[in-house]
Amino acid sequence: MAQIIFDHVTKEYKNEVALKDISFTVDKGEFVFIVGKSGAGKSTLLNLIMKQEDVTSGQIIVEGRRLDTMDAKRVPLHRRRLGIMSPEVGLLKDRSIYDNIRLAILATGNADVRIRSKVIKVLGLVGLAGKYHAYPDELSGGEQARVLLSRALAVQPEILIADEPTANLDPDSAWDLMQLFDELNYRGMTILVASHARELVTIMKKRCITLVAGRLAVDARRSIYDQKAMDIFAERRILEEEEKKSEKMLYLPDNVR
Ligand SMILES: Nc1ncnc2c1ncn2[C@@H]1O[C@H](COP(=O)(O)OP(=O)(O)OP(=O)(O)O)[C@@H](O)[C@H]1O
Repeated sequence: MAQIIFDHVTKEYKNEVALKDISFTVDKGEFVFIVGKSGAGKSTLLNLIMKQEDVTSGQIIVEGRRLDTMDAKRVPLHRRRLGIMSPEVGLLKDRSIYDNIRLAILATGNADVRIRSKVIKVLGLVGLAGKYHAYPDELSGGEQARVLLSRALAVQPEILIADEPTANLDPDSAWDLMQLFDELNYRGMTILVASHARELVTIMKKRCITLVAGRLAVDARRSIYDQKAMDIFAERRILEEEEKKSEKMLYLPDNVR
């Protein structure tokens, strides 16, 4: 059974349709890029999975649990099963790296006495075990990104969700991070990454779900960042809209046209 199911999902804000009639499934152990231009709906899609937002219509099921009918009390538990790397949840600057990760583990309700070895272990996964005493500002951008990944991994997630994780990283650090994602995926973790890092997505050759103005334009396996497909889909949509408008005009009385 699919681990994530989107079934005709639409998300509207007041004056904005952020996602329109999106359907796809993700199996356990898949690596999926969500790509698209700025405003295409990538973050909205990830926020819906994290239940930081609710769908307007349609249904999302994560690991067999329907999110629309999920009891509010269960939402924290749902989020704890996800490893989340989001620009909105940065590192605490006045806390050491060790504390940043320890607090993430404690927030899950895990008061294990071996917490120190756990922190060192997850930092080790991203090659930063030696930096646990450092503060965020003492690390490079690439190292900070790896700490964010390590914090996401601290909850031992089934699914890792990363929203633009390579934004603001130099090419080498971005590539290192992608390699870490690939390694985690190789070990069986499901990975969802929203990105407009065109070259990286193309090199990785993973499944790409391409959004254009909130619509699912392409869903292709072993894909490149397909700018051409995006443009074709966008043009087609504009033509469709124009056709619809002119069809409406045909039925309007002359004095209203
Ligand atoms: N809280 C909100 N209230 C109103 N509109 C919103 C909200 N969040 C997103 N939107 C709108 O929904 C659309 C999709 O936004 P979203 O942030 O999902 O795009 P994105 O593809 O992640 O963009 P970016 O790459 O710039 O982060 C945009 O038009 C945006 O303005």
